[in-house]
Amino acid sequence: MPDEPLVEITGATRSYGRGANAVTALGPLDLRVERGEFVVIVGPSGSGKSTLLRLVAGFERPSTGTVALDGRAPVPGRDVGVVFQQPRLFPWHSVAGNLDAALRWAGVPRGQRAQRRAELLERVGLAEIGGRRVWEISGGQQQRVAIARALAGRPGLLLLDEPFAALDALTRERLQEDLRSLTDDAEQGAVFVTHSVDEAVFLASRVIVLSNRPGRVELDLPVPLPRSGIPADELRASAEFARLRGEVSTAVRAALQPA
Ligand SMILES: Nc1ncnc2c1ncn2[C@@H]1O[C@H](COP(=O)(O)OP(=O)(O)OP(=O)(O)O)[C@@H](O)[C@H]1O
Repeated sequence: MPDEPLVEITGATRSYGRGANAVTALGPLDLRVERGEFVVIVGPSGSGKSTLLRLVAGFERPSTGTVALDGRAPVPGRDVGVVFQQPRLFPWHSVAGNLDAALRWAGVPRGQRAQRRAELLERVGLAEIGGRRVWEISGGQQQRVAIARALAGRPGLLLLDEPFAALDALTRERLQEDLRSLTDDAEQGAVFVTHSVDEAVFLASRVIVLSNRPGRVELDLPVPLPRSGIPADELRASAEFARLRGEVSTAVRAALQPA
């Protein structure tokens, strides 16, 4: 259905444990993500950000409420591309070998894999190093491979859980810039989790701030910054960027208050 939202979360909660040990990690939460949106989730530690991504990926089911992807329950491992904080690559494969494995898993016919692999390497800026082993490349390059792997099946939705948190500041900014242009696709959506307010404002078309556990929507803020035609440094230094950063920071501080 073309009018169906990409992601539709309705009254969803997620609890863990039983009886006196039960913990409600998330919700109740209502959230829609449309095609072409880049939604960044920010919130205190333990507010359920990773739980939310696991629900959308279909790795877990909500305890109450519903989570739908294109109008139906997500199928784990098939419907979305996922990038974690650690790249989680196959260490015994080359860069290209890791992408081949992903293309195979995505069901791409053997005869098309070499071309698709070359396209993916080009898109993430690794065309020169496809033959290298995973341990021969930097952490930032490994994360680029992880992003290419997530894109292998041409998913309608990318989920990224603090993918740049372990990188140095310069590499992190560079990857943010590349991810921003990589995901400028009107048909694809992305949900990205971070603790960094700057990263959130830079990447997002919309920022969601979650409250302290159990996470609920504290702020839902559109980010109307231009996505092209302005150098990244200028964008980060702009008054509008500072205004948005201030608004998100205020909500994050409010979210730290006990529920
Ligand atoms: N499998 C599980 N079993 C029990 N409790 C869990 C489980 N997964 C998450 N939790 C609890 O749910 C809450 C939310 O966890 P989650 O990892 O989603 O938060 P987060 O916002 O991603 O945290 P952080 O920013 O620290 O990564 C936490 O209190 C956590 O301990």
